[in-house]
Amino acid sequence: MEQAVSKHRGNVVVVLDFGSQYTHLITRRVRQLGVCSVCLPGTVPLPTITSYAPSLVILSGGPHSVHEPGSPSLPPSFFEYTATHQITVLGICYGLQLIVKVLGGHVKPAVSQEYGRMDVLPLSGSRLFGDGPLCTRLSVWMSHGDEAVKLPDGFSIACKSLQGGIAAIENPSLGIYGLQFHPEVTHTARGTEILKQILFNVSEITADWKLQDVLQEQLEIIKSTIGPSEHAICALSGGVDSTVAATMVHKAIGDRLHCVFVDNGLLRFKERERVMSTFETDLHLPVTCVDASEKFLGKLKGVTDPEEKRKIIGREFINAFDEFSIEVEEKYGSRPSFLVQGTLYPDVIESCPPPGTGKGHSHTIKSHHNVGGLPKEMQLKLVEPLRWLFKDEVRKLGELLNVPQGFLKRHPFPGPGLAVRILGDVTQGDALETVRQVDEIFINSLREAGLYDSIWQAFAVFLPVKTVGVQGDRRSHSNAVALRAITSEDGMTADWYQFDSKFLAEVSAKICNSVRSVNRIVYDITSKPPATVEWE
Ligand SMILES: Nc1ncnc2c1ncn2[C@@H]1O[C@H](COP(=O)(O)OP(=O)(O)OP(=O)(O)O)[C@@H](O)[C@H]1O
Repeated sequence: MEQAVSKHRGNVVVVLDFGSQYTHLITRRVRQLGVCSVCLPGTVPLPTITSYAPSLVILSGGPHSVHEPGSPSLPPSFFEYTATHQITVLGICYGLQLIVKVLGGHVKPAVSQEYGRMDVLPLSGSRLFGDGPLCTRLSVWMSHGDEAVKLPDGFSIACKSLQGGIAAIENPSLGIYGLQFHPEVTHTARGTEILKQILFNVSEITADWKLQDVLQEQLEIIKSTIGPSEHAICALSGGVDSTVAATMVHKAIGDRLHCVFVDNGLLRFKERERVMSTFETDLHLPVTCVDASEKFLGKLKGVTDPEEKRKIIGREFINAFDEFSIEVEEKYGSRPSFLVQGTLYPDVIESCPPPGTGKGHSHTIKSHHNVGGLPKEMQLKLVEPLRWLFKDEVRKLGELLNVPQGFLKRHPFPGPGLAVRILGDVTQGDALETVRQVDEIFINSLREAGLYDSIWQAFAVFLPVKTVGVQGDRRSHSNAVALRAITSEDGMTADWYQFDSKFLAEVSAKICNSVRSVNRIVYDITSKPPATVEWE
């Protein structure tokens, strides 16, 4: 899939990741401004960078100090390459400090660490900020412990903090720039304008990254990868990613794509009927529904450990996919050789940790993505047409493919399903039925209140605790359930949603009045981090 980007004939911005928690945001922001951008671990060799023929290389921030022994640096001859090919370089925080150190300036630990919102003043006449609207006092987000104290030859200060520290540097004749703050985070008031200035004025890049072109490129790649006669299978979850991936592959190879939807007994209220009808009626996708609920629930009986639950579910999914693949072989006389997956860019980034994190570059997708790892003995080659895209881009691609809006806006739902929303044994009492009913009431209430689309994900969690209450004038000893609703830009971080209390009171009353097994509702007010989105 690397072809997808190297095939992009327009401008490419390479972001070298030195471990900042904001690196993926830089890539997203650049794409939102209509320019193709890829994120690579900061220590990749020079040929990897040059293979993308970038117009601009951004060096991200990071938790290290350039003085630390072994701190990540740039590949040899990096600046010779950028100078020869007239490629602009922008360093952000650690990136700025690397530029200064590598080119012979001096960086030292700051007297006082600058962290949080700060005001900075661009100097007039700089190439970075121009003399227009950005040449004014700016409120920016800083987070650094080191500072540049002596600039390399040929560099000048483009912006100062109010305390007099260096906030931006530049060497326009070499095309090298540095910001000591983060333009990619929303806390930097005019961050997008600063990025626009760097892309379109300083680097003179044109905005030529259009999802319509990405779609065409991907369709060609899928066709040539799968070839004229091979078959592919795709496991559909009813979620946005696998659906958009399957729709694309179906467009490319038609009915040589065979999709399977597994009812694992852990689906939401009427999920199977709803999802199957959308696949068939709206998307015209060839999907086989496999009912494996008894197998899944049988294996999960009595299991309380979350990891163990996930492993069992992963194994059962693989068995189901395996059986499906054999069925396809029997029917079409040829074993499918490709597996279509809805892997997204954040999954790819997360599985290639930046240097210095102590984790190796695994280059494998986090195991949750394919619900428990790939069935090795199936020896399927992967087709991942969304591997370069963020969720918002996948939704837009879905629109181009006429996937119904209602489907594209569905909240994400975890592969292990309700198993991670029932704490402890999934088969305990009427836990599954309870959580289904509560979830349905909660989600319908969100839709009625017009809140569904402003929330990233909302759901109910079954808590294995009985609490004392009064229902229908009688003392009750029933279950507590938790409700969770979060907002997020891309699922990597999240905030809990602040409902007004009237809404919460009404939902709570509706649930306790109609679900007999529940007499207490609690609302989860934790963000991610420290919590995760799901409870298990
Ligand atoms: N019930 C299911 N039947 C068949 N395949 C499934 C099912 N649930 C999950 N999968 C497969 O496992 C993958 C990972 O599931 P998960 O829900 O964690 O992924 P996701 O990244 O949210 O993707 P999606 O938006 O497609 O659900 C899915 O993309 C799909 O291929």
